[in-house]
Amino acid sequence: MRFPFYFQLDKFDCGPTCLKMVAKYFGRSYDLQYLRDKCFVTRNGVSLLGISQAAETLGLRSLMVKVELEVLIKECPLPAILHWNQEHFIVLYKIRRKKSLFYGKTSNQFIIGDPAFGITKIDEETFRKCWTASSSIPGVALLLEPTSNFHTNKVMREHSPRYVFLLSYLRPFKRQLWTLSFYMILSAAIASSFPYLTKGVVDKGVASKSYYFVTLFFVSQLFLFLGSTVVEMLRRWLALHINAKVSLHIVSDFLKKMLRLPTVFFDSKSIGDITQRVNDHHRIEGFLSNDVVSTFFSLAIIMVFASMLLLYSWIIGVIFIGLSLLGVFWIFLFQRKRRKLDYIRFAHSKLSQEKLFEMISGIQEIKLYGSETAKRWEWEFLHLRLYRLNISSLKLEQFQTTGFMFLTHLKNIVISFLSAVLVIKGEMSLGVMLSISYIMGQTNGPLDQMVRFFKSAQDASLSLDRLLEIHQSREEEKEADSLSSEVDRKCLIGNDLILKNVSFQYQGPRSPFVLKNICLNIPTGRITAIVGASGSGKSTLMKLLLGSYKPIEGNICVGDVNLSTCTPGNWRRLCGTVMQDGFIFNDTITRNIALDGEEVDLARLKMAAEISNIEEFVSQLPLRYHTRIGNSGVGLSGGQKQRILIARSVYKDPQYLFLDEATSSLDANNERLVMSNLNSFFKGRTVIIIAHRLSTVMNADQIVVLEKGEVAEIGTHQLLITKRGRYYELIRNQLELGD
Ligand SMILES: Nc1ncnc2c1ncn2[C@@H]1O[C@H](COP(=O)(O)OP(=O)(O)OP(=O)(O)O)[C@@H](O)[C@H]1O
Repeated sequence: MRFPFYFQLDKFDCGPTCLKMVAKYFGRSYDLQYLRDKCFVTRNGVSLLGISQAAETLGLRSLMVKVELEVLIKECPLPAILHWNQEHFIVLYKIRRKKSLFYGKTSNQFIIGDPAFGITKIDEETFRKCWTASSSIPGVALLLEPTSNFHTNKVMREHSPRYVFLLSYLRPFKRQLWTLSFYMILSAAIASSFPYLTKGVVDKGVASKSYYFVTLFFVSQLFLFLGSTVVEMLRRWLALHINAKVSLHIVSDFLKKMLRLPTVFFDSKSIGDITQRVNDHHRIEGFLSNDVVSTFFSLAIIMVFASMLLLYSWIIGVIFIGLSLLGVFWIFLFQRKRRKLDYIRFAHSKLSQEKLFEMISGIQEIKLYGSETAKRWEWEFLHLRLYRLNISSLKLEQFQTTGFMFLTHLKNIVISFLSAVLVIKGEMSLGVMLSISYIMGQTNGPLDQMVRFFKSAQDASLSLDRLLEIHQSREEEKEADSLSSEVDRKCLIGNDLILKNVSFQYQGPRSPFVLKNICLNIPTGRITAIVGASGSGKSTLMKLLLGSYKPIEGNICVGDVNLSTCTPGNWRRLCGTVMQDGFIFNDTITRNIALDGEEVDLARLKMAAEISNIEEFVSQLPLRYHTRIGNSGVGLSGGQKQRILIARSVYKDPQYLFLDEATSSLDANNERLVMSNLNSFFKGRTVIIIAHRLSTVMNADQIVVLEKGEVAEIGTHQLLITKRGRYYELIRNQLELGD
């Protein structure tokens, strides 16, 4: 029996991919993105509970059990999803009893579908090791059985086949493709005339010793050759042009799409997952440059030559077709194994890239804690595995190629021998024999091209799946209704921000609520400070207000307009932000402040620099505002970085200003100065400040105290101090009020 199998597209995709396999096993195909949404995949992966809930929505009865291996073997229905190596999920399809040939002993063999490796058979000992941490501890399994709803539920269709997606990119090149097809037919016609000419030279020219014929044949061959060279050159040039354009369109569409995806999408992806998608383009480019059109051309040439061989001698034709098909079959015989190895290799190179990235960005900590050797070993260990995988891949490739070459040579030898025999028997002319050997010489290239094409198509298929996933993800902007930006702007300016029973959780229905039932009025043109202990949900609240996440329950409104009905881009255009993890780009100071990409407004830049008090340190830099900062530029202190971020938000001249610990790294003098400048800038704007320092929040018009995701207190500094509640507790040390 064949067990359905799918590779996981990303590091955290094993759960939904297992569910996809089980659903397919029971006869239904589901789109992976749909299952991902149902399972609530996050950056920490997915829980068995999440998979169980998703399975129930598909109409599968699910039962989570913790059982010993013996119970699993005897009593549990299969397939089941198992928790594997304490960090992964796999599908257990079947358990077979196997008798050992030598000792007559019986043992169990487990057939599993591991979304990171493929369908594998493993022995009991390995199974036990991976499933249960030790023999005394039971393993965790999710048992799944279809209910009557499973077959009647509306199926979320799998997305359109990946190659349809590529074809959509070829559509704009219709005219060029027709020209290309014309060149192809012309090339094929010229190519097929050469064997006839060869036959003619020998049978008509040489046999009748006619100089006239021989010259005529050779002159026409020369002209045909020139013609075919020109056509071939044009064909290749056109194909190159189409390929380059298509690759460019795919890459630019990918980046365009990725920048439009909501923050939640990136929450469930690691850096490696994203960079892998960029690498995927190289594979698709490879596939395209292996030239889809050339492959059709090769196929056409092979078919024309095969028909000619059949016409010359049916037996030679049959041998040619038979051995060529055998060669292609030989290549296909190893494709599954090749695909598996390739997938694992690709996943490992992603891991090694991730590790390297981590090592470079964490170099300071590595040095400070002396973990250079440990970190190097981790990376070397990964590389060693990658090296082994590369060797296995190369071995397989060699085996594949050698077998194919053997069959090609065998075909040439057998056909040459047969045609020689037919000539001796007088059943074939010498001209036909030479014509056949010309054909044999000409078909090797196209056959090789086709094989290369199949291989790169296989490499590209998984990459295309991953790319399709991005292309089919819901965009942030499209989620909103079609309010025009002008209407948006009018409605959003000069109104209070109102939170009505807002609740939020990051990781699906069973995860803890980070914000609970928040009811809050943030008055327009006033300063609202949010304080609370670390982890109380302040930054989360800010991200919700900025539209990076949507509330799970309740609404956030600007006046009468529900924020979820506005285009997020339009809303954010009105907001200036300084986030805790604000990013400094590898660019000049000016370009780091004026991020909008438009011409720099010098008056606004000057104002922003004055308010954020960066003038002094910028004046000491060699190129002043044109000095490059960021990773490859001049290093900045934490305080300087924060001031650049403040300047960025001021330069934007926003209606709403969100500051999350914006001055936490500044020294007391600088903070006082910047806050006093900002206080004048705040006039007429709605400001939301998150801060731990009393000096930053005490002048706010209202202070909101968050505790464990709930609003504990609201009021002014004076009011809350006299109340001696949570706020007082929070800032007691800073006030030095004692008890
Ligand atoms: N992307 C995320 N995915 C899952 N959980 C998250 C995520 N971001 C934050 N959390 C969790 O949400 C809770 C609130 O975090 P948040 O950053 O809002 O707190 P905070 O009050 O701003 O803390 P701090 O003062 O330390 O910045 C924390 O328990 C945190 O672990």
